[in-house]
Amino acid sequence: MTDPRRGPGTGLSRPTVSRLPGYLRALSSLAGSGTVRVSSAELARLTGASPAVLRRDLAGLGQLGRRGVGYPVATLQQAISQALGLVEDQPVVLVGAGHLGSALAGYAGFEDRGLRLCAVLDADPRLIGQRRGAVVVQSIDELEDTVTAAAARLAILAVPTGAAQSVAERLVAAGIRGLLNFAPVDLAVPAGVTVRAVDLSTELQILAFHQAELRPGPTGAPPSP
Ligand SMILES: NC(=O)c1ccc[n+]([C@@H]2O[C@H](COP(=O)([O-])OP(=O)(O)OC[C@H]3O[C@@H](n4cnc5c(N)ncnc54)[C@H](O)[C@@H]3O)[C@@H](O)[C@H]2O)c1
Repeated sequence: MTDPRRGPGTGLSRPTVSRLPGYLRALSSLAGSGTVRVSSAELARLTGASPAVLRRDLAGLGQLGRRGVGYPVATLQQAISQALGLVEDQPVVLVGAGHLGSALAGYAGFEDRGLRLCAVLDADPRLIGQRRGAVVVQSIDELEDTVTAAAARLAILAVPTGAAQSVAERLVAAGIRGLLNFAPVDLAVPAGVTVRAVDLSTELQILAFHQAELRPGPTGAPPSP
């Protein structure tokens, strides 16, 4: 039976995969400042990971570091990018050129991370032809042709709740295998398609919970569990 904690097509666990982008971000910054080697302790400090977890994560990528010498920054960047499938820029299709979609399309940081926004699609004819970031908004009618032409596997959904499921189904039928969903709705997708949901309200509610946990009770004592 397959282990559900394992990422698709890799021997890496999902928790490891979720930490790799953080390591890659820190390594890019180190490379940018001319650092050639980094110790596991330093990389752990930069990313907030525990050194033991970091060493275990990186051991899954092969024999990259040497005790007392550390990791070669460029080699480690390459190995992590390869594990994440980012060696060549991954085309990403964005659907929804409203407030959120426009802000995302204007974000310049995708390209540093092995991702390339290749198309923005919307159903509003007034938006078609307008520029969003480096691309021009296309009609949602062009969804299938655009996904096929770009050989895109990743898409971002920034459409209203009511449209999200049907747009997701069209994206999946066209070949999308990973969806980053901003609409506050649980998407039903077939096996083999991964959905990551981003919900700022949920994140804030979790923060509020932790704040409440830390707040003293009426007697000055911490609230009982
Ligand atoms: N996850 C978060 O933290 C977060 C934060 C803000 C907004 N949102 C969600 O993101 C989504 C977009 O929010 P927004 O503020 O940008 O809304 P918006 O109304 O400004 O933009 C939505 C865009 O989607 C387009 N659209 C509607 N139906 C479509 C369809 N079938 N195909 C293609 N395009 C379609 C509209 O024309 C519009 O341009 C909403 O679902 C909202 O709830 C999530």
